[in-house]
Amino acid sequence: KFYNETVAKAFLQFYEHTAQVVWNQFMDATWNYVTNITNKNREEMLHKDSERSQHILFQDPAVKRMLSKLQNIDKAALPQDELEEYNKLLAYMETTYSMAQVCLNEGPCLPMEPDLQEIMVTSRDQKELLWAWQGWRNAVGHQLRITFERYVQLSNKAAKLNGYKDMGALWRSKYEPDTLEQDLEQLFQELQPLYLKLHAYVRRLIDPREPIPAHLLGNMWAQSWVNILDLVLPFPKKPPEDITKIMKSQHWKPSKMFEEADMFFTSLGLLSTPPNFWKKSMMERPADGREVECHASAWDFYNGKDFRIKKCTEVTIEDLLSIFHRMGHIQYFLQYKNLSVIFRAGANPAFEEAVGSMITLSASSHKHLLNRGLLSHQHQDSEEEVNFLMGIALEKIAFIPFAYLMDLFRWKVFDGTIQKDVYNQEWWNLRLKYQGMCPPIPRTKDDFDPGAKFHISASVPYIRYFISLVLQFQLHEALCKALGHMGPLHRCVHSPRDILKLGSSKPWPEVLQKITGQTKVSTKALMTYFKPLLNWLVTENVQQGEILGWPDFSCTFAEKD
Ligand SMILES: O=C(CCC(O)(O)[C@H](Cc1ccccc1)NC(=O)c1ccccc1)N[C@@H](Cc1ccccc1)C(=O)O
Ligand SMILES: [Zn+2]
Repeated sequence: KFYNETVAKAFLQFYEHTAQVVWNQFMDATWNYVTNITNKNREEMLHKDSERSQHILFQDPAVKRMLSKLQNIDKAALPQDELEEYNKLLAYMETTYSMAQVCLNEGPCLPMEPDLQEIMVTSRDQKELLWAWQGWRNAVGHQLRITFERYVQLSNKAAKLNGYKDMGALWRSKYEPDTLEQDLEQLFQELQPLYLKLHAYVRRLIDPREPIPAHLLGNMWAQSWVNILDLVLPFPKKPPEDITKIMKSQHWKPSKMFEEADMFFTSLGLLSTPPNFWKKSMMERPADGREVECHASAWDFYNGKDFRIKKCTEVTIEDLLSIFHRMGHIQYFLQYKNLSVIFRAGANPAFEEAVGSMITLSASSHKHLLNRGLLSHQHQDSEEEVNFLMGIALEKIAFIPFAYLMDLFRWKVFDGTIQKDVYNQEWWNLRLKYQGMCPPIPRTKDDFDPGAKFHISASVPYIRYFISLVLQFQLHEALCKALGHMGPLHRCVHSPRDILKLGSSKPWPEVLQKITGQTKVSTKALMTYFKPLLNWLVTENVQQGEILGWPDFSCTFAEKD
């Protein structure tokens, strides 16, 4: 026993050192690729990935169990030739997404960021919105449908080689308790009434047809409706100040936006970003015409000193707040950088996402924005408060069903409930059932609309954002209480320091209990946060005689030709 213990410890020391080198080289090669998409860089990345996979393979089941934390062992279990095929199709899907553009008849071709996003956010012309919405799905979805089928096969094969029945089961295993699916359904049932009230209210102002056409909500995937706040403001005579306009008038630059976030983190007693971060991050789309992957991400280079963010930043309040989200990932890296490589991850993926989002909740509080000169007038009366909460609700409550259905869809694809000839039909069945959305035009069997969302083309699980949505309010409330904050939650500013130090070295229910005293994720704090708005919504919907939901409605689809 003792001997094994010593050997295991010595082995882990050896592993620790070599892992840092292999992982650092892999991260460098991947960074070089996503910030300069060329064939040479892709080949180099794939080569480093297979080196990393080689390094992870073990025969001894004991060691394998000990190191099962290494989330990327999943695809490494594939035979060499299939691993290479898998990596090639992953790179193809992600590159197709990142390079896709929609071309005007005789004019330029527009990429997603910033151009198509800008149209979805600002245009109020339904024809233009439809052009961008349909063009994007033709440019991405159509190309990925066939590749996605092969991706599902190889993913499931890799999962089975790791002892899971399919890749969905492997993804869910990151959240220890195996009651995850029931727990999530319970959370959704608790949250759905909020969504129905918001949906009924927004529908009346945007398009009174029962399910809402999916291109009218100010976002390419209708996942967040914050950009149509001006169309649905409860008290239009008291519009919130346009912070984007204020930022532009104050000549904010992307680097200042990152400095602003860094200052906020240090003001909460958190760690500041090291020099490498400022030297090596990509904060804007490069002006030298390089092809880059614009979907934002945070990077840990596993050497304790190199941490970066890649983002094609625009000077808007939405991008400023999403920088807080990204810096939350960096903060987690900084706080756990002295842990062993194996434990350099969040307590679970939802904690990783929740940290940045909960700090954003503090940063978007009126109080903070006020003392940063981004707002002018002092107090908020109760009507302005409802307007403010509506803004937050359009981002967070609208997001609930989307964040839930994204992996409901993929779990069913992985477990075979959804077969490949009905991917798109089943996607829209879920979009109707959970979001009350319909496509603005009939879809055909050549379409693959789920592929038009980054996380599906980049094989990034999504349930983490659903759990994070609930978790961020629960943690926010706990930290505000710990600060002795009285009064409404949306006015509180707090710091999550002691969550972060633990990394993934402790089971996440323990981390949750340490902060909140509870061992289960609970929607109570979210309900409390939005209470004033929900009271207003109920009154409003009753007065308008609004019926909630979209009973037995079906979207018009092209007949299955
Ligand atoms: O995708 C993101 C933000 C990007 C990220 O920070 O979650 C990023 C996603 C990503 C990108 C490339 C590879 C893998 C994941 N995650 C990270 O950068 C990350 C996550 C965990 C550890 C280290 C970095 N947000 C989601 C959901 C969301 C979150 C917050 C507000 C609104 C919407 C979305 O936009 O649909
Ligand atoms: Zn994130």
